[in-house]
Amino acid sequence: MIDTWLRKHSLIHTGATRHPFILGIRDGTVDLSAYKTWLGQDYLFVRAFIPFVASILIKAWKESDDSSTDMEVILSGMASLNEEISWFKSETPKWGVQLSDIVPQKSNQDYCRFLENLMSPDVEYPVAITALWAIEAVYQASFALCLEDGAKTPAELRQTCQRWGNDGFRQYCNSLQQIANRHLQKASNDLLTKAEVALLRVLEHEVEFWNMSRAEG
Ligand SMILES: Cc1ncc(CN)c(N)n1
Repeated sequence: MIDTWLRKHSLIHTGATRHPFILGIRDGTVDLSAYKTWLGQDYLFVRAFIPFVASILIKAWKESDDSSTDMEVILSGMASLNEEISWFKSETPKWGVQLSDIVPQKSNQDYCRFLENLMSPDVEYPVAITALWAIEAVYQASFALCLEDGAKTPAELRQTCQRWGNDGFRQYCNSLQQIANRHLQKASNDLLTKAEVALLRVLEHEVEFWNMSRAEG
């Protein structure tokens, strides 16, 4: 299901995963003030993202079929997010970014509001898990690009790219995709439409998030 949607929406998917901000990191031309903007804004995003993932854990737990492996995968993602918060706390001072000074920008606020809407108990598990997969997969694909052979990623940004471009994170994204596909297979047409729309909204928000980082840089 997901592969079909990615083919159908390849233009926006490419826009999200090969954004000029990411291509700038990969070719070494990124404006470092844009990187700092992204860093601070992403810290705020991740703080809002954690309760969203927690809400999906609850949805998985409430599923009638055996979703204990789903729960393990989602829980492993939450453990990584715990590490991610520590990473932001150690990375930001290196760039002179003060966590307490960061003010969320509009694209970030819009994205966080979207996550909050998806946290509602009325939102079905297959819709929410599709969105979770898409959010993580965009970062995985984007940052993995900066680690490919021939990339000229600046040395001081390589660790950032490793965080989401590493093999373990790719496997986590693959597991989320499998879970989403398994639930979408059993879903009604109405639910499929909702999940496809959620995927599209994620891709749009991701593009806006990269745009915001570049514009303020
Ligand atoms: C905007 C955004 N999208 C995705 C991720 C990956 N967790 C993130 N940190 N920030």
